[in-house]
Amino acid sequence: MIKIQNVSKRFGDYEAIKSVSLSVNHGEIYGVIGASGAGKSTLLRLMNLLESPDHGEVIVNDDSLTRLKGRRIREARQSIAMIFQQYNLLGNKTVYDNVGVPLELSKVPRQEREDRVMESLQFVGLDHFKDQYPAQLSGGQKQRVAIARALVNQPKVLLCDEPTSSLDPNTTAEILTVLKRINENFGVTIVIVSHEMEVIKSICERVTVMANGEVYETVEIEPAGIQKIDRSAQGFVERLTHGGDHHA
Ligand SMILES: Nc1ncnc2c1ncn2[C@@H]1O[C@H](COP(=O)(O)OP(=O)(O)OP(=O)(O)O)[C@@H](O)[C@H]1O
Repeated sequence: MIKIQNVSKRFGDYEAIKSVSLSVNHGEIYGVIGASGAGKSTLLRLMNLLESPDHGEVIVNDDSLTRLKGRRIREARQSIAMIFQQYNLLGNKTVYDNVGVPLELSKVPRQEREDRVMESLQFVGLDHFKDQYPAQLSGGQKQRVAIARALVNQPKVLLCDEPTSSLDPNTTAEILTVLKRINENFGVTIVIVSHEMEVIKSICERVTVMANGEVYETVEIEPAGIQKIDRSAQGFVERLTHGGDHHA
């Protein structure tokens, strides 16, 4: 469960997030969509305090991240994993070592580390690539390694920042299938930021449309609800995406 309550964030004079409130249910796959500069990534980064808010409260899994301090905040943040558009793998480490990084940081003993890394790699179907380096992999494979790394600490929440935006449609579908399996098999709550309505529609239960640092609307995506999105939100999103309604 994630609760964002009246959260604001400024970068200098620019107000990137303007008193935003939203709530993601436990076990939900939730989308955030909007044009470039709408504040989607900033909102996502506020959910694990990669950005700290100027005002408001961020609650994840019943912990108020904005109130916790020291060790307690580090523990709370360990249950929140993140993946990125550009994968953020370490080029000088093998696939195996990349996936093991979070376990090394949290000082998990070697044998347990080995088991968990291999389990994670098997889950994304890349155990036989364990000795390769990121440069030897395709974009989809790199994202699957990043997903294995995100899973290795058994997170409750997975934040995805444009996870398929550098991938072709087939690879996009593969990655979305992996995310769906993570949600179904482990009950992980997933938040996906994307500018692609097709991605959001294919996997999310609800979507928040952001515009100019604010929530424009939040709608449900169910078989019967897709029409509602088509009428109310998608036109708006397309206008934003193609109309350059950006603050700059
Ligand atoms: N660290 C930062 N310093 C200064 N300005 C920032 C910083 N991070 C984001 N911004 C600005 O805040 C606004 C929102 O950025 P954000 O990345 O959240 O938007 P977005 O909707 O994710 O867009 P995109 O899809 O282009 O990434 C943008 O105008 C951006 O330039």
